[in-house]
Amino acid sequence: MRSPKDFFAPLAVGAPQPPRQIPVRPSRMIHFFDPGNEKMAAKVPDLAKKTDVLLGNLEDAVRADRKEAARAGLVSIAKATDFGRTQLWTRVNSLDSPWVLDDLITLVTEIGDKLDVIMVPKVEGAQDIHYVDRLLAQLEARAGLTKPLLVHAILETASGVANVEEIAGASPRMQGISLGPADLAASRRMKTTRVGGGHPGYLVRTDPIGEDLTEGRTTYQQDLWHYTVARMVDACAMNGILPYYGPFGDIRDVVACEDQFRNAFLLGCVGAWSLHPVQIDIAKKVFSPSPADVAWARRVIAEMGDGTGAVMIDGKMQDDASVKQCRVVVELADELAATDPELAAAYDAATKEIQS
Ligand SMILES: CC(C)(COP(=O)(O)OP(=O)(O)OC[C@H]1O[C@@H](n2cnc3c(N)ncnc32)[C@H](O)[C@@H]1OP(=O)(O)O)[C@@H](O)C(=O)NCCC(=O)NCCSC(=O)C[C@](C)(O)C(=O)O
Ligand SMILES: [Mg+2]
Repeated sequence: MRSPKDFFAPLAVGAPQPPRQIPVRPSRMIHFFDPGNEKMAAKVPDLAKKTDVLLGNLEDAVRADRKEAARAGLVSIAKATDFGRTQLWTRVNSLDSPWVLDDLITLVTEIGDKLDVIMVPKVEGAQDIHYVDRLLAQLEARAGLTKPLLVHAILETASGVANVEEIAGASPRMQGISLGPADLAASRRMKTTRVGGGHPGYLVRTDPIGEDLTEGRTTYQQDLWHYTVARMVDACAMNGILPYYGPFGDIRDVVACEDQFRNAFLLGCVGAWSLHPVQIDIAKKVFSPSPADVAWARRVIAEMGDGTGAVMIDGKMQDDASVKQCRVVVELADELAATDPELAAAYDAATKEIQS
């Protein structure tokens, strides 16, 4: 581990100063596209107008014989596109693959000034982040970059979950962590065959009513990802970085996708991945606090004055801790409203209504 005094020092001569704070920018959906797929690439300029983050994916879901095409595609898309306020991220190939070194060298030197975040898959421990950290510093220096690239880890190995706290704090570049449920399930030898979401077999059942063990016993499906998401959220929060739910593979099931995203939102995640255009609006809706919640939170903050003591509002006790929760909701709402006039208007209308 680096000495605390050296933690924020650049890891290569000429590399930019690593960040002390992760910039707060909307990232409700990280929209994946394959930059080597012409149809998807053609949609990027339009998608840039409606997504918080666009991610050019080079890893899984890109065929082995299309890796170079995806990398080259991302370079030309990044150079040709005006992304406006939308962030451009990439997911490079895994550190044990034959492609990752060229991914990093090419992307940082060619389009390092356009990229915000590099997502690193299958991170096992802090050592993987340290490797990428030093390499990025060397490449940033070579490219003459003035803004440091940030790093995002995917939590998709049993070892990664066991080491999630040290991964989250491994470098000042760490921007966030996403759940990778498919690889994680395989790594853990779980017996599921899905990409995220629930499973009808993972359930609890009410007690039997009499001798009959089959009649009248309701079952409740449980969330396979609760433990991992909660642990990831804590690891991120304690290190000042951002947690994300990952992919929901059943594109057709927009209802369960919304549920899974909302569970993650309520537990503390700031966004999720969208794999198909249909999932963009789901993430936007779920990861923006509802106008009613924002109005309520603003009211609690106003009535709590200096934020100490206890008051009763509509039969509910509010105190120092509940006002802190309300501030979390209002801060997020204000950040999102600053770039989304429609959302700002909805929040103000709900606030006026609750006041009248
Ligand atoms: C699911 C697929 C195959 C369905 O693709 P499709 O073409 O069959 O779907 P469609 O409904 O027919 O598509 C309609 C139109 O939308 C386009 N389109 C479709 N998707 C996109 C997109 N994402 N971005 C931009 N455009 C898109 C598509 O090209 C088509 O264009 P057209 O109208 O001109 O013909 C396709 O959506 C896709 O490939 N999505 C991305 C998949 C991906 O990135 N997977 C990797 C992330 S998940 C993962 O890695 C796991 C993890 C974390 O590692 C771990 O848990 O371990
Ligand atoms: Mg994966």
